[in-house]
Amino acid sequence: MTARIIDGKAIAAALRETIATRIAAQPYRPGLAVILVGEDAASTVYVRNKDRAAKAAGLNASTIRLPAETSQASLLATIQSLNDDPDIDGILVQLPLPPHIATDAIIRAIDPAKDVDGFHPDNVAALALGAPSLVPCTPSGVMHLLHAAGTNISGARAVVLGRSNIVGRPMAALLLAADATTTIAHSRTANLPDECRRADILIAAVGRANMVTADWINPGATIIDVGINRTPDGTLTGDVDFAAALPTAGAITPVPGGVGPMTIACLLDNTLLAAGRRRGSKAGGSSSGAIPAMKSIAGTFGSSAPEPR
Ligand SMILES: Nc1nc(=O)c2c([nH]1)NC[C@@H]1CN(c3ccc(C(=O)N[C@@H](CCC(=O)O)C(=O)O)cc3)C=[N+]21
Repeated sequence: MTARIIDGKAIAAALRETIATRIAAQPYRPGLAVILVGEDAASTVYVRNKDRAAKAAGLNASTIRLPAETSQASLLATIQSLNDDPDIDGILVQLPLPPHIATDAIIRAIDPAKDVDGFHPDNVAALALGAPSLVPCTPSGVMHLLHAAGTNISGARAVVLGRSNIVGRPMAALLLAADATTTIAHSRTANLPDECRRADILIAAVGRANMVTADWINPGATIIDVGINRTPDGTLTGDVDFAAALPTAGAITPVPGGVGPMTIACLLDNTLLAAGRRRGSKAGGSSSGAIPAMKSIAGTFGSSAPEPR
C-alpha cells in the first residue's frame, strides 16, 4: 500500500476561493494588519505570502514593517492604534520578536476580538474550555486537512508530537473537542516511537527534520506534518521522513505544500470571522469560522466566513 498524499496546496486554494466569495458578498472590506519587527529572512517571506493571499482574497491588508530596534513601548503604541482603528478587524504580530521585546506583553495588548492568531489568553482560555473563539491558524488548518482527507476523528487515537503554545497545545484541544482520544507527546515522553505507533492520527510539530521514521508509524495512519525545517542544502523538509513513511501511512501531508498553505488560508478565514462579529454581520458569530473546526466531525467544515447577507 502507498499513502494518499493530502494536497494542502489545493485544499488551501479551494478554501481561499470560498473565503474570497464570502468577502465579496460583504458590504465592507475586512481589514488585516500584519506587523513585522526586524528582517528575519523566513518571517519576511511568510509575511509577504500572507499579504499577497490576503489581498487576492479581497481583504484590505497592510503590512507594517518596523525596525529591529523598535522599543516594546513603541510596538505597544502601534498595537493600540490598530485596536482603536475601526477599519482594522485582524491584527497579527509576526513571531518571533527580537529578544528585547516581551512577546507575552505584546500578545496581551492585542484586542482579543482582533486576535486573528488566537494567541491572546482570552482566546486560549476559550479554546481550552471547549468554546473556541478565534483559533490559532495552524491547528485550524490541520483540522481542515483531516476533514478534507476524510479521516475519522471521533474515537480515533490522536498523538500530537510537540507542546508549543502555537501548535501542539491548541492542536490537542481541537482534537479533543472533536472527540479524539488525544495524547500530547514531547521530548520527555518515554518510548516516543511506541507512543506514536499507537496513533491513528499523528500530528508532528516538533521542528526536527525527519525525526519521525517509518517504524514510528501505525500502518494506515493519517500523518500531518507541521514541521518546516530548512536543511543545510537549503531544501525544506518536515518532521516526518516522507519517503520512508509513504509505504506505511494511510494518508500524509507533504512539506512544502501541506500545512503551510492552510495556515495562511485560516488566517484569512479568521479575519473574515472577526470582521463579521465586530461589524455585526448576522451570521458572523457563532455559526462560522474556526468553530466549525470543532463541529467538523458532525457536519460541514467549510469556511468560517459569515454568510452573505
Ligand atoms: N504571529 C505569527 N503567526 C503565524 O502564523 C506565524 C508566525 N507568527 N511566525 C512564523 C510561523 C510560520 N508560518 C507559516 C505560514 C505559512 C507557511 C507556508 O506557506 N509554507 C509553504 C512553503 C513556504 C516556503 O517555501 O518557505 C509550504 O509549506 O508549502 C509556512 C509557515 C506562520 N507563522
